Amino acid sequence: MATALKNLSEYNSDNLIPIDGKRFGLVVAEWNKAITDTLCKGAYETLVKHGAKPENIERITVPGSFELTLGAQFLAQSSDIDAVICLGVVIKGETKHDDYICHAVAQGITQVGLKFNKPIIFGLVTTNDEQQAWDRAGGKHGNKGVEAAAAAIQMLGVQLID
Ligand SMILES: Nc1c(NC[C@H](O)[C@H](O)[C@H](O)CO)[nH]c(=O)[nH]c1=O
Ligand SMILES: CC(=O)[C@@H](O)COP(=O)(O)O
Repeated sequence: MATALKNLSEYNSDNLIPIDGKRFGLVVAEWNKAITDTLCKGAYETLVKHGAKPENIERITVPGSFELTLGAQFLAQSSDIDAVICLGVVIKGETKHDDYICHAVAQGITQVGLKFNKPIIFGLVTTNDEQQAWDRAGGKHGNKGVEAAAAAIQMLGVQLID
């Protein structure tokens, strides 16, 4: 389903587990900082809304989205972090540079999740222009940071059931 058909901030909170004892890592890219800060605010507020304690949410910043993978690994290797949320915005340029970044991040954070057996959430907004990015960061399509936080909580529930 395309984002246009789904508000990114809408999710079913009925089956989300209590997370008051869980610890979260947020990795936030500084490229397109105004937008990534908005994604981060959405993710942070969603975690707190569902019971995460502010002192249990650790935020680190990395230069660009390409560095999200290593940032995620820094956090994931800490035994007391239960889930990591990666937030970045890659806007298409004139060349294929954006493709290389997006594919590297998708593959990289997948590998980190499998290596540490923890949810590492792909909160990477990949758009053709800046307006599309704002549309997904508190604009007409909601906030992908909210969606990313909800996915992290949901994945912790999946782990518990298993
Ligand atoms: N163009 C974008 C970048 N580029 C920077 C890279 O992510 C990386 O920091 C650099 O290549 C050094 O390794 N990053 C974004 O997050 N968004 C972009 O649109
Ligand atoms: C990912 C980008 O948009 C940027 O870093 C590269 O832009 P360009 O392809 O115009 O060199």
